[in-house]
Amino acid sequence: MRAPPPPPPPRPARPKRPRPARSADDGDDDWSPSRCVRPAQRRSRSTVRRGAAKSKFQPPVKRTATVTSAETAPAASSTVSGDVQSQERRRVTTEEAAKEADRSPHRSPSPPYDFIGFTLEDQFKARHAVDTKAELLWNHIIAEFKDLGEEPPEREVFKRRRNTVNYREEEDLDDDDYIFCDECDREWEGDCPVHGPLEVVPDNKVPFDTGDPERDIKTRPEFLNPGRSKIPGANTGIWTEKALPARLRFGPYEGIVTADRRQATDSGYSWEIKKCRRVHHYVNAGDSSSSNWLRLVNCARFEQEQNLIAFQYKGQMYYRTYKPIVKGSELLVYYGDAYARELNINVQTFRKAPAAAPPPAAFVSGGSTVRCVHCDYACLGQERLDMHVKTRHGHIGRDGRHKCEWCEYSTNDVYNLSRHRLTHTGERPHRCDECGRTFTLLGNLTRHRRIHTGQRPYVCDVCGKAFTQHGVLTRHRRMHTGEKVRQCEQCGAVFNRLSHYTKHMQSHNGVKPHRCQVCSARFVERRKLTEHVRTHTGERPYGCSFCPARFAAQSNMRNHVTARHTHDYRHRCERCGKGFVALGKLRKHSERCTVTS
Ligand SMILES: C[S@@+](CC[C@H](N)C(=O)[O-])C[C@H]1O[C@@H](n2cnc3c(N)ncnc32)[C@H](O)[C@@H]1O
Repeated sequence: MRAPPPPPPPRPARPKRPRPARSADDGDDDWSPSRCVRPAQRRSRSTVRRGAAKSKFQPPVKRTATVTSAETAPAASSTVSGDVQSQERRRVTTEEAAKEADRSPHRSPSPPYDFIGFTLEDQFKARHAVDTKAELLWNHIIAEFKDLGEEPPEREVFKRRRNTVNYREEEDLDDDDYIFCDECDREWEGDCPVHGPLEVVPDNKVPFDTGDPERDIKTRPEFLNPGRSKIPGANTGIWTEKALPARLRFGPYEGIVTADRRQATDSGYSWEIKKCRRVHHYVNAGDSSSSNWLRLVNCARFEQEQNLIAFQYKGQMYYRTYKPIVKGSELLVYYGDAYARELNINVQTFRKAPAAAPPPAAFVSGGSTVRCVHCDYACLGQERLDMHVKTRHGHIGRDGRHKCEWCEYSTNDVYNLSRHRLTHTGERPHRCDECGRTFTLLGNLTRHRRIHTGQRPYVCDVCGKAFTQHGVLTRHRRMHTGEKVRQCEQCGAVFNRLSHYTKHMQSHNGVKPHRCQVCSARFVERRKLTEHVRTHTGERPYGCSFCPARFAAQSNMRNHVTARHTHDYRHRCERCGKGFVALGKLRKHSERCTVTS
């Protein structure tokens, strides 16, 4: 039995980076690029979510304890005077340090100044941190040379600007001044000096503040597409249509910056941004018009599934590929344990083989409600579910001649493949000229057009009533035959449509699987959610064919047409003949109607 959906999840907690206690030899007390590294065990929690990949390359670790901070240098110097061996050792280490310092300007600056999202203040601080460390090193070198009674080398070898302003030095560097290098298996201050910076994949540029609800999707790089997530119930996800290498950087994650925890938590689309290990603010991507595509990346359910790592750098969240990703994969990141739990992900077994983690092929929920594991479809009865799986997911495991490049779909019919591709691209090429509504399939548009043209090709042979769709006629006929598809055991209500019965049962069970991403309101039916979302977007796709009125819901448009124009009421009072569009209204009227026939 499936538990009811969890309450709106809180923000994806930023994966925690466990910081070991400072040990004697891991301080920031000396500097060269190779020294800005943190030991491998400081790998962030988020990176752990991809397993214990061993580093292929161990970058230079601390070479010597003789290049020290300003505080420790004099002490070191005083203890070695008169000792030739120590002096020799010091000379070597000092030379090494000088070489190291000399080399350092040629390495990637730390952090790189062209890093997207850098503020001028960030750049300023970063330069000063670098300069301070060079200054400390230089002072120490001079002390070492003086100690040996020799002339120190020209300061020019450092080729660095002198530090001219008073500023807070390396203590200023926050946790998010570091970037984890998956190759080195350790963090570096800024870019990895060995493997270089991550390759920045810029978003497609889309202006802010235009209120475009599709802004998020439009910002995606061209090789990424939205599509139904492979994770049941996760709705939209992001898929790559080409193979991606490791070390790509996406982002930053865009959204509304807020310090309001509740607001951030409610949306379910917020990352915490930390400063000094405390939550400083949130980036809330709940509103698609002020966010980018990163908001659509879902949470991996188990380690093998994860292919992106989220990381904070300079106050912004980014996603990076940490391993090659095959084309046709869904991009999946790990949101952090807290959020994962909310999504019913077993954080203990996260690292186990995928077979252990995903749910069974279909499982029974709420008594006789069964759910499809491939999508968020739910219905009553296994028979109906089997039909759904056959029609919607029948391709799974099939070895058709024409294969989808983005998922496991295959078919022998090339037309089916082109139809299927639309589910990845989100393309809806067929547009209604009347109301602008778009459709993936021409057949759906043809059916839809009948709303505007009034064409009703399916006629009931008993009462002559005509319908736009064959399925609707079939259901209508049940009124004449008295056939009831289902009866609710709890309240006795009868239904001539199985889907109505399913929804009715869901309302008894309190199951509201469809949640509004903007305001978190929940709905039993997806259709109701779609209509509700239009209250946010202002969209009114249904136009009356008699007057200029437009509606967010098709049922409202139909009711309007009946009540204002055709007076072709479905329900009429048997006593006074008054017509009603809703049965409930007729019932209420009947209680009061005093007309005697
Ligand atoms: C940041 S959004 C991701 C985009 C979302 N799928 C959409 O269609 O807008 C987070 C939401 O996606 C869904 N989601 C993401 N990962 C999931 C998972 N592993 N299992 C179930 N739902 C998931 C949950 O509804 C979650 O609240």
